[in-house]
Amino acid sequence: MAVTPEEHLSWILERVAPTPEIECDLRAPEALGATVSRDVRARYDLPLWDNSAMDGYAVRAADVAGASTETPRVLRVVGEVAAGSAEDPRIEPGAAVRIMTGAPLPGDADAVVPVERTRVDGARDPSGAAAGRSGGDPHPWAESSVAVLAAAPRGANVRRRGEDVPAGTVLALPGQELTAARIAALAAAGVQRVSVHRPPRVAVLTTGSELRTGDGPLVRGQIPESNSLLIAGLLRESGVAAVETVRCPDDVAALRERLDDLARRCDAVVTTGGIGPGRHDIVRVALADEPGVRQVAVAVRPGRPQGAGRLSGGALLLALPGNPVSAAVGFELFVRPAILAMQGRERLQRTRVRAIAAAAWRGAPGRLQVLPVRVFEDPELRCAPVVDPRGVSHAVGGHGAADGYALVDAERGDVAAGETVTVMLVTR
Ligand SMILES: Nc1nc2c(c(=O)[nH]1)N[C@H]1C(S)=C(S)[C@@H](COP(=O)(O)OP(=O)(O)OC[C@H]3O[C@@H](n4cnc5c(N)ncnc54)[C@H](O)[C@@H]3O)O[C@H]1N2
Ligand code: MOO
Repeated sequence: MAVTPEEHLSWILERVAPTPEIECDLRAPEALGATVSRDVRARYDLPLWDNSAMDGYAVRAADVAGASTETPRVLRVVGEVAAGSAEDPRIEPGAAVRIMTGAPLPGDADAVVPVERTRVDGARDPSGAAAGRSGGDPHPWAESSVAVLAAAPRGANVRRRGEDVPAGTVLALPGQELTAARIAALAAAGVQRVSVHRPPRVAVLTTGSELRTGDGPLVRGQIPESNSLLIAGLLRESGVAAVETVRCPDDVAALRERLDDLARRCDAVVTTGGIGPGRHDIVRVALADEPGVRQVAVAVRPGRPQGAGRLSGGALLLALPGNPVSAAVGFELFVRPAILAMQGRERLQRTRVRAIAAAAWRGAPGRLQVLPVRVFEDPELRCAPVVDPRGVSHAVGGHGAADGYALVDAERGDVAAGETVTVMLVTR
């Protein structure tokens, strides 16, 4: 009797132990993709102080009330603050200070007039700058006096201290991924280091005497090894670098030795191949001696034979079929969620969208069909198989173009062109 994919995943997740917490510097390369293990709060108000949203003049709003092109208000320019400046120049009534985007707003100012709303007042400006837009510079800056051509109410073009995020706000919660945006938010708020789950140490073990990795000529029966690249790459896309990739010929004793060694040193071992009923399917044979591991048929197509559990050496084992697309599907349904759960990740599932089937295909009655598709907009979201739906598991070439997998429930049957299906996206 086959188990459902949901049941198999739950069985695996019950056996997952989260990795310990470690401190991680936000600027270290391993921060990206790590999973936060404790609340992280903003140390600073964001913005840190009131500052200018525009290049222009910091003014007292009352001084420029009613200003217009016809009735400009002329102000004395008494200084300048650039981004990074610690200056807080006094601004008496009738005065203004040149200010650049991001620079702290002087304490006496309550508004900023953008430079485009000003004119250099040539008659009063001893710097000699001509009035108006001159000299090829569309927005000349006044040295000593500026004519303001528009009113700026209190707060105009001012970014208030703490208006984005006040200090103390929780910016990251346990289980959340350190994405580029989240890392930037934390760094901006003064955070240097965060607690994350240590990335699991995961080994990839491929089996098969037919597999070759060099670029030498292949004799009949040999094929290039590709599953280790697939699995290690998918792991990397899940935030984990495979610590080791091991190849094993179809020899049970050799496999047991490698499994025992990896089980002691790793948090998880992912194998591909050798799990079918064939005479040389050594993973099936070796795992039969492991009491914590179960081998089941899962009601999914492709990816039916699966093994999972805890090896006596300690590591979590996830045994995938050798057919490359079956291995990829098994990774998505079982390995990726397990690896994310080991990191304490709150969200284990890929993003799912609804898309219109651009072609008809035969379903897989009684099994969840997981069909590699490309996804495109025309103008709505559509999906089309990238492999022949009648023979998916070995179709490693076509699979390379997949953006995701159409998920067709066991009860649904065939899919007609124009029907809507659920697609699990695998591209970021
Ligand atoms: N009599 C039966 N035969 C098969 C059954 C079955 O129920 N009864 N199930 C089929 C299904 S479904 C699958 S899936 C496969 C499971 O096969 P294995 O896990 O034992 O995989 P292998 O036999 O080792 O390899 C299958 C296929 O994939 C190629 N392969 C394997 N590893 C790699 C690799 N690292 N890189 C590239 N290609 C790889 C291998 O050469 C084979 O072509 O069993 C069916 N048979
Ligand atoms: O279930 Mo196998 O994985 O169909 O090819």
